[in-house]
Parts: sequence; structure tokens; C-alpha cells
Amino acid sequence: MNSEKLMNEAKLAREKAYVPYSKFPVGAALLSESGQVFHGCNIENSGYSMTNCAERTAFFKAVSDGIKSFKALAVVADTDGPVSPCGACRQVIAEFCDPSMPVYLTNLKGHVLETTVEQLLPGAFSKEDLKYAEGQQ
Ligand SMILES: O=c1ccn([C@H]2C[C@H](O)[C@@H](CO)O2)c(=O)[nH]1
Ligand SMILES: [Zn+2]
Repeated sequence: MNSEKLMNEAKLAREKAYVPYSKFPVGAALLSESGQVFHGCNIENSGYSMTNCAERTAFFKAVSDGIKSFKALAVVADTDGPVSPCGACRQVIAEFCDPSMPVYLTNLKGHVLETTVEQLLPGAFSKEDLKYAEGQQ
């Protein structure tokens, strides 16, 4: 699965978005180490804060199916430039992916920003930080 195909999968995922409030559909496609693709869309709620972003939907689907190793992520929205994942999603991406894993941020015009997990959230809080805290007790 190349990056073009993964970005196309993200577009297909975007079509499933449930966005009656923002009217801003987002799609994500998460490629597992074994070649499976997990689609994610944003899912909103009348209680706005319960909204789940497309990226986190894709990760939570994969992890709940027992998959925790990933090769690439693509995200798409109808933005002016490449879509920018929110802070919560950046933290979830950092939890499950190598810092060097490629992330393809794109839009419907075909602008693509190829970035990495590390670039999206430099200095992410991680399980290593929790280990330090254990040692202090
Ligand atoms: O990278 C992003 C940015 C925003 N959203 C969603 C959350 C909400 O449903 C809507 C507007 O913020 O877009 C995502 O799913 N992913
Ligand atoms: Zn998000």
C-alpha cells in the first residue's frame, strides 16, 4: 500500500463522518504492520465535547481489534492546506507509533504534507516518563 492509496482510503473514510454540527468531515486511514487498513471518521455528538476525531477513531478501532503496530497514517479534510491533527490526536498517535513513522496530511485539493509522528508532537509525554515516576516511589 503506497501513500497515494492510503490517502485515497482516508477519503473513503471521510465519507462516513457524522458531522451534523461542524459540517466538517475528516477521514483517516491507518495502515497496520501486517497491511490491514483501518478507516476512521469524526463522530460528533450534541454534547459537543464527546466528539471523536477521525484519527482517534482509526486508532481505537485497530487497538480494539488487537492491532497495535502501524506503518503509516493518512488524514484528509476539505482544508485550504494539509489538515492539521488536534493535540489530543497527536498524543494518541505518539502512544502507538514509532517517532519516525510517516504521516500523510492532505486535503481535497491534493496538497500533501508528509511528516512524522515526532514532528507532529516533539517531546511527547510517554510511558518512559511514567517509569521515571515509578522509580521515585
Ligand atoms: O484533524 C482533525 C481535526 C478536526 N477533526 C474534527 C473534530 C470535529 O468533528 C470537527 C471540527 O473540529 O473536525 C478531526 O476529526 N480531525
Ligand atoms: Zn483530533
